[in-house]
Amino acid sequence: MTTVTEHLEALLERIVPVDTVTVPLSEAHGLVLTQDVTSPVDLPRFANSAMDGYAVLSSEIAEASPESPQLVPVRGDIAAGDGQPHTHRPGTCWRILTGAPVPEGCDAVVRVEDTDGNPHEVLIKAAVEAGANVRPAGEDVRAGAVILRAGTRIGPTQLAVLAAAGVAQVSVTGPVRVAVLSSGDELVPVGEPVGPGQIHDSNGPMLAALVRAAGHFAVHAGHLPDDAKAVSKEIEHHQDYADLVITTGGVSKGGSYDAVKAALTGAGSMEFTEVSMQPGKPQGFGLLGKREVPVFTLPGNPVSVLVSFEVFVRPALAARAGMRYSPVTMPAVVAQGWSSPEGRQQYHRVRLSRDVSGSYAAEPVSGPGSHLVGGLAQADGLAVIPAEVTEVATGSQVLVLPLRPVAEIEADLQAARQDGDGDAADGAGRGQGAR
Ligand SMILES: Nc1nc2c(c(=O)[nH]1)N[C@H]1C(S)=C(S)[C@@H](COP(=O)(O)OP(=O)(O)OC[C@H]3O[C@@H](n4cnc5c(N)ncnc54)[C@H](O)[C@@H]3O)O[C@H]1N2
Ligand code: MOO
Repeated sequence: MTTVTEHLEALLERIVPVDTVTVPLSEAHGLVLTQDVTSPVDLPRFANSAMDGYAVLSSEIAEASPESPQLVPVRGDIAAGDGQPHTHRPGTCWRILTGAPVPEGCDAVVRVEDTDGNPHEVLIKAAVEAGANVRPAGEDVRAGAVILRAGTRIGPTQLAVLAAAGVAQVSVTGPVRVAVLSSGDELVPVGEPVGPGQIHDSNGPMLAALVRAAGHFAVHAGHLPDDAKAVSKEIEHHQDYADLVITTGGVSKGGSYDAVKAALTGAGSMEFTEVSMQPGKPQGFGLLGKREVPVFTLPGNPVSVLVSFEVFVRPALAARAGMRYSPVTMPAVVAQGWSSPEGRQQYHRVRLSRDVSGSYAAEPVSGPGSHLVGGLAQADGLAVIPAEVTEVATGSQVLVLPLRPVAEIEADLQAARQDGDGDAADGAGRGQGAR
């Protein structure tokens, strides 16, 4: 059998980023820059006030103090957005608002708190240094300077600097459009009645959500029947527009009933592999069609789908999007041991809590069966158990791949702790609270 690492490395070698496109900033969130971006302007664009107050020439009020305030005529107001070319006239000042352009010839702003606030003739009660409360042009970014490097993923703060600099469109990789296809004659979309022997499709909605949560575009394109010809035709259609295709089901040893495997064996560079992992053993991957679209054929069991996505598809999607990616695992102490199959890397569903030392403690959720979707929904993460380990001992340390944002796991643990504290104090004895 192929190891997890071998399979992952082999498929990542064949994944190239999707084409570069130019998109307006409104569509750039989450995409990766393919070129350095330089700022066409200084930031701040012009010298402006950092405070509500009075714009002055500092040398003219050098003697002002609380004991001997200085009376200065006010020439008018300058609000943020004021485009008039205001200038300083000796012996006077301007009332100015935060963000408003500092008039030519003024070199500082006295805060309103250090004055009597009069709009016509102000009593200034403090001297200021030249430059005080003025945000100089180009202090943050110089025109022509690189503000973001190629390879940067555009998040909220990167959007902010691009918008501030007036960069209205950017060259990026992607977006990555993913077609999700469930297979199996037993499947019925949720919302429709199931007949005898049928089940609702849960892999389709889960995969589409996983793709979207990873920051890509997903179309749940429907169901493939247990018919190899129909499967081939449908997948050929998606090869024309999708940047990545994920199917679930129909890849084990059921012969013609495993229609995905039957249809795609020998197509493009498709290879069907048994990977030494549990769950997720039957894997298929290859590039199909003129556009060499990466196609993942995942096994049908819901937990196998989830694990296969986390281990193989998530890194591949990142590579397709031009992103760097490395999984983050959390160390945890095993609260209650379990066994693991010999020679297979196990991904065991666990729920996390805190032990007395404050470390994460991992306890198994439901059994190891890869059909147990109810237990899957209770899991905080997957404990990764190396292939050579057959007994995961209570008290040993494991690495856990989180399945939920760590901030949400933390918030639940904190709430459980608070419930626990309350129980101890009021003696109600409700145990560990809602979780
Ligand atoms: N003789 C053998 N049988 C099986 C083997 C084996 O090595 N020898 N491997 C087992 C393992 S491991 C897995 S995993 C599954 C993989 O099977 P398939 O990929 O062919 O998947 P299906 O048979 O189509 O479905 C498996 C299971 O999952 C349910 N399913 C499928 N699609 C969905 C969906 N979209 N939503 C919810 N549930 C779904 C399906 O009804 C089956 O119960 O093969 C084992 N068999
Ligand atoms: O390896 Mo299967 O993928 O147990 O569920």
